[in-house]
Formats: sequence, C-alpha cells, structure tokens
Amino acid sequence: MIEAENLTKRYGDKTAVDDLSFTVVPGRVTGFLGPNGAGKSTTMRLLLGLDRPDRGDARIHGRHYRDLDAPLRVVGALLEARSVHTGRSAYNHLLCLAQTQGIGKRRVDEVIDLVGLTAPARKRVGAFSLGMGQRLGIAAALLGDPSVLILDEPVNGLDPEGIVWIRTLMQRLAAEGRTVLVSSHLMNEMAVTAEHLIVIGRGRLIADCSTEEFIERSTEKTVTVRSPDAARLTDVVAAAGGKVAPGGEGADDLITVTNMEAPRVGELAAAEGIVLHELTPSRGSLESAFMELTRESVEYGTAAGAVPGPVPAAGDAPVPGPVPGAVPGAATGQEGET
Ligand SMILES: Nc1ncnc2c1ncn2[C@@H]1O[C@H](COP(=O)(O)OP(=O)(O)OP(=O)(O)O)[C@@H](O)[C@H]1O
Repeated sequence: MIEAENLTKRYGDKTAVDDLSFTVVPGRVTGFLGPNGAGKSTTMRLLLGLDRPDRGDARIHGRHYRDLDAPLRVVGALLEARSVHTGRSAYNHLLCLAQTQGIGKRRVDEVIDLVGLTAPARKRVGAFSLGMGQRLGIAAALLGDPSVLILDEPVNGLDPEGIVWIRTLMQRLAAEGRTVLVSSHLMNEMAVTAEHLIVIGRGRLIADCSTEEFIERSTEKTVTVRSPDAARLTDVVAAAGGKVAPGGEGADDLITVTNMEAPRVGELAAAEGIVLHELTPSRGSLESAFMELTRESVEYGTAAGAVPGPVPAAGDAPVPGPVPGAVPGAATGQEGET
C-alpha cells in the first residue's frame, strides 16, 4: 500500500505538490493523471524518498522509503529521468543493481526474459532504442520482485505491441496482489489499463475514484439513432423530454439524443411505429472527462485553447474549478465519493 498524507513540496515560490493525500491499494492498477506540470513526477519522487516534502508524509507499507531494509525488494520504480551507464550492457546494468541488494543472477536472467530483452541483453545500453530503454527500466523495477510498483510514463516510447505488453504486465502484477501506481498522458491506454484513478492538477487532488465513475460523472451519455423517419422521431423524443441534435449535413436519417437512455428512445419509437436502423448508446471517453475536469488546472495550453474553456496563466487560479466526482475535501469544495 502507498500512502500520501498532506504531501506538500515547494520549489522556490512554486508549489509543485500542494497538501496532497491519497492511498493506493493493492490488487488493481491505479492511474496517476494530471496535465503537464501537475506534480505527478514530484509526488512519485517524494514517495520514493528522492525528495523531502516541505510538509506531510509519504509511506510504503506504513514505512518511509528510506527506512526500508532492502528497498528494491519492496518497491520497484521507473522514473522519467533515469541514470544508466550507457557503456554497460543491459545484463551488466541489471547485475550491478541486483548485487547491491543481494539479488541473484538467476533473477537477472528472469527479468531480462520477462521484458523481452533476451536477444540484446549483452548490447551496450547506449545503443538501445527508446522502447528498449523503457523495457530495461521496467526490468530494473521488477528485479526485486517487489510488492509495490511506481511507474512514471512506462508506455513512453513503446510501439503498439509494447504498449499491449506493458498493459497486460501491469494488470497481471496487480492481479497478483501488488500495488501498482502508473502515470501516463495516454488517456485511451489508461482507460483500458487502470481500474482506479488519482487525478491531480496544480499539485492538488482533483479526483480519486474508479475510472468508470470518473468518466460517468464528467461526460454526458449520448444515444446515436438512425431512422428513415428521423424528423418524426425527433418530435416524439423531444416531446418526452429528450434533447435531440441533428446528425449533420448529409445525414438526414441520423440524430443524437441526450438526456434520455437508449431503451426509452427505442420504446418511444416502437410505440409510434417508427423504424430504427441504429440505436447506439455511448459514454464519453476518459480523454474528454480528463479535459473537462482538469481544464482549469492546465498550466501550458495554447492561446487558441488546446483544451475547452479558459486556460488560466501559470500561477493563476490555484484551485481547480467545480468538479463532479471530486473527492471529499478536494480543492473544489464539492461533495463527492471515493
Ligand atoms: N527540481 C525542480 N526545481 C524547480 N521546479 C521544479 C522541479 N521539479 C519540478 N518542478 C516544477 O514543479 C511542477 C510539477 O512538476 P512535475 O514534473 O512534478 O509535474 P508532472 O505532473 O510530472 O508533469 P509532466 O506531465 O509534464 O511530466 C512544475 O511546474 C515543474 O516545473
């Protein structure tokens, strides 16, 4: 288990992590999300004792990282800025790490196989591609067979096959009862990998809830309907309280309904004898939910608005705006559930 309690870290007058509290439990993959500069890497560094918090506490299985006897056997970490001796082979790099913690050669071979680096294991790390470097970092994290994994952008640089591999690996590690905290900017990937999310903006907690709940609360459900009698269906649905938008130019048979569930649309159509060619409910994406919930805590947006809504300048509005799905006591002051 990972616990952050009122974690606060300042760099000069910049508050990178601001009174952040959360718990990451074993048995599921927890995604750690936030816009650029939100404080994800800083939080991970605080959890790993690589930086000291100005206030608050970070514990792994109830202990500070620095108090762990054999840290690699408890926590495996992949951080963005890694120092690897580029002249060394992957095998030697892992062997050196293993020797510092009394881990045997057999485990080095095991993790090399596990991450798919068997063939290039004796090559210089300096000649590795970004994806191979990422696999090496993951191998190092897994070396001590740790019960806690803290992975900062593990998907970075991986090709589609590599992305599926890391997804499956993280889910397997969680299913084995390990605690897995993973940061990523790839929303589609997080949507299928992480069961739970911790979302931060400007160093503060925005949401701590299941991925499903996060999407559900912040995006509108829509129903796409196709009918040769779309005009009449529009009237019927609108009269029953549904909001209808036309499908757009050249799609006269298409409407999009909000404020009404798909079964109700189907029942109304049946009652009126209106033929349907399609009735598709859809929920919003994690990406749109994320944009919606974090838009006021984005530090680096384009002037035209890479995200919907106003983008305050850095230093402005330290408190993210009203957020459905925020945790109790979060920056918004709104009610929410965990
Ligand atoms: N060593 C440092 N010195 C000064 N400022 C720092 C330092 N490390 C981080 N910061 C600042 O703290 C804030 C949080 O940075 P951090 O790297 O933790 O964010 P992040 O969420 O990991 O961002 P990204 O998604 O871009 O990697 C940023 O404004 C960053 O510039």
